Amino acid sequence: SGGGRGGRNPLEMLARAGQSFGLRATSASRQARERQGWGGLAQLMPSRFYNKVQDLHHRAGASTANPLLAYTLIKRLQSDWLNVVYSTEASENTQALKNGYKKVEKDLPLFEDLQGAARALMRLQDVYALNVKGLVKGVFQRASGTDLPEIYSPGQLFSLSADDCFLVGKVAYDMEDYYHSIAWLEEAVSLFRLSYGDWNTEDEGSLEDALDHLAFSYFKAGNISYALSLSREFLRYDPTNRRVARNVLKYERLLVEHPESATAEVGLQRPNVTHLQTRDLYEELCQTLGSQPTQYQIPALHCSYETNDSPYLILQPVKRELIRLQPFVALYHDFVSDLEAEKIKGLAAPWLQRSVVASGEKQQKAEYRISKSAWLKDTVDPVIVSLDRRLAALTGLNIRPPYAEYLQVVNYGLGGHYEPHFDHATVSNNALRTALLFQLSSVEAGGSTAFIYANFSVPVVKNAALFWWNLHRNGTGNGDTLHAGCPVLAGNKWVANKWIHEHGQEFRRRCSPNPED
Ligand SMILES: O=C(O)CCC(=O)C(=O)O
Ligand SMILES: [Fe+2]
Repeated sequence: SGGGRGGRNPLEMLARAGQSFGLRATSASRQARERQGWGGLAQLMPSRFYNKVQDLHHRAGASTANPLLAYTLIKRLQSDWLNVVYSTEASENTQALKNGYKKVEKDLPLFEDLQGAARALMRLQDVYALNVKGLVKGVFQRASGTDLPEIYSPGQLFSLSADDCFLVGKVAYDMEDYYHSIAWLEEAVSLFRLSYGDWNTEDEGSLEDALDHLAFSYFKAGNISYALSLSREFLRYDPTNRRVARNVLKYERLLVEHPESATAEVGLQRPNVTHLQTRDLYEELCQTLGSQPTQYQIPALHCSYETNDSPYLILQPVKRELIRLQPFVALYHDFVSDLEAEKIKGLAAPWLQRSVVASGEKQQKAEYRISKSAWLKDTVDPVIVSLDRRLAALTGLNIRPPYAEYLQVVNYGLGGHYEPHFDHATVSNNALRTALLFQLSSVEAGGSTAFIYANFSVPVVKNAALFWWNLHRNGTGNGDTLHAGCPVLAGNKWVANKWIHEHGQEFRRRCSPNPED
């Protein structure tokens, strides 16, 4: 990427700080000075000196008209600063900072985590059709063309910095995903332009870096005239960059050779994820509830108290809301208590690992399932035993191992999701007949469970258990059960899966030769 980051050198910063001191310390120039990177130096210098300088600059009416102030300003810039910056105290301070950092470094997120977080933002942008311009300002508004209301309104607006946007764009750029890199680098460039000359110690990128990446993204997307004007802008800031100068010549030549490309409309497409043929349907169901028939339309869809003729449930029947008949999907409200939910999350937390998916014989991480999960045996705590007992009573099924899986606790964080899939395909020789999804938390936005072909989604209802049959009564998979966990837009989603196998239920659930049953 382009070089020429301004102002990494503390002396350069001093020079700039001196220029901006000007002749009078008005409050506007004070603000400008505060953004000039004094903060970055604060950690390197004794706080006494820092406070002294800060105080001088903040003093109302401080003016170089006063010869004493003028003298000390010049002395400060020529001598004091050099002594401070090159003092043993400054190097001891940076050493202490570095040592402290080294101590916690192993517990800090990896670059892979940061990339994942950037991808999560892009996923939310896509699945919830969010407008990047708004998102950067902290507003979750829909991209134009949809008349859907704001999907999430945070209590407090939080906006992203130029460098925050740059990094998201850079992650997309490195994946050769110019659709996303353009959207995010556009924001980075606009914000860097606004603050040009102010340098933040913590920033990774600069206006030049953002222009460089954005120009190349536009070139790759076929918009050569825009790539050219961005590259020219780059050269205004960094005229000696030969690579970008060569690019300018190349773009100019291309425009002469293919003048039609200057005005060509560039229709940038979202990168196509081939394994997701149902993408549009899936995203629509994440944004809305889909086609939810009411009980008035289908009287069989009603709420009831269920005991399943089990003595165990007579005194405390389960509250069932029938959601669909084909495929059969029911929501059992208050199936777990708050206390049980907290207990289960607490038991699983130390064991959480990045979730995997079946890939042939192996299990591996996949971008289409982003969550952490842990398996809990019923021996770890009586809470699991009592949950199993209630489940067995309700379903009448044999849920002892090996006839059912252990409880799988799943935690979805930032942008966590599980794209459309079948559960029954995951264990080939011992199909998973039913799926039960216990909802151990609520979420602030997003995170619904969407049934793609059946065209509806169920929002997260805390403490409820979502139930469906994955298999027909004849033992074959029910293709209508294609389902997904939508990305969590705000909050932290906890669920627990219980999959009950086909084998072991022979005398408990009748089979049927009818492939429709
Ligand atoms: O989290 C969800 O809503 C769905 C989870 C799921 O389908 C699974 O874990 O297999
Ligand atoms: Fe699933």
